[in-house]
Amino acid sequence: MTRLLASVMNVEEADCALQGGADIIDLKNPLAGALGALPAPTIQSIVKFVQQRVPTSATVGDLPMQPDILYQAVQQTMCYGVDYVKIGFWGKQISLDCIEILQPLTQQGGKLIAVLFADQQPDLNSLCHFARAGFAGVMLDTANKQAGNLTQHLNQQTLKVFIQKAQILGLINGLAGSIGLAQISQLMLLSPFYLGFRGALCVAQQRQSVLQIGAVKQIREAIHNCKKELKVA
Ligand SMILES: O=C[C@H](O)COP(=O)(O)O
Repeated sequence: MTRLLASVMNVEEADCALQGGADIIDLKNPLAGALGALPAPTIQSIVKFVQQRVPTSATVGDLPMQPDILYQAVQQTMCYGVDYVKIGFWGKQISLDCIEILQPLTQQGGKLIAVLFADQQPDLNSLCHFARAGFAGVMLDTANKQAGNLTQHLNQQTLKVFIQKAQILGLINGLAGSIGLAQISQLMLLSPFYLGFRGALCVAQQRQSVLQIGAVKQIREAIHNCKKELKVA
């Protein structure tokens, strides 16, 4: 069952996302980059508003691949009460030091999601390292939001390998990166755990503008229709 993850930047947008039928509320500041972090009080107020009706996740920001900086940011974000913390692993070669330093946090119960970037051709052999360090999941997104969507950077076969590897390793898996209605049927064939959206849910499809209930409903309906079709087939 593929879920709809909606990235929101405040309580009003979280309300719209829930009304529109989002399954996961992702807390992110699109004005501050691909994985821009929201201020602590905003995260806390959204978590309080959602009241565990659906799972929440939050991004730690577009941080450099420096183990100590990542550790601090993840530890801090875990304290805000979100269910999952999303961390960007930038570049083609994934830093083992950055994965390993986070292992104590997964052992303390932190549910971490590693975000790899499709437009940076990440090494998919790294997935086993995330699993070994106790990460809860992995997802693909795009770093440069001006340079095309997920499917323009990685072909269907590569996306399939990503999802299958994650599933074999027992990792939650997600696909995102400027995707919208046009990509849903193709991506649903891969049965990801979730599809993630921001731009497609906003006014004029601009991820830095305001999220709209109608757009969330449309995306949700498209995912549900695909589920039905796949069942029939
Ligand atoms: O986690 C999902 C992202 O927020 C997707 O953002 P986007 O659809 O604007 O690329």
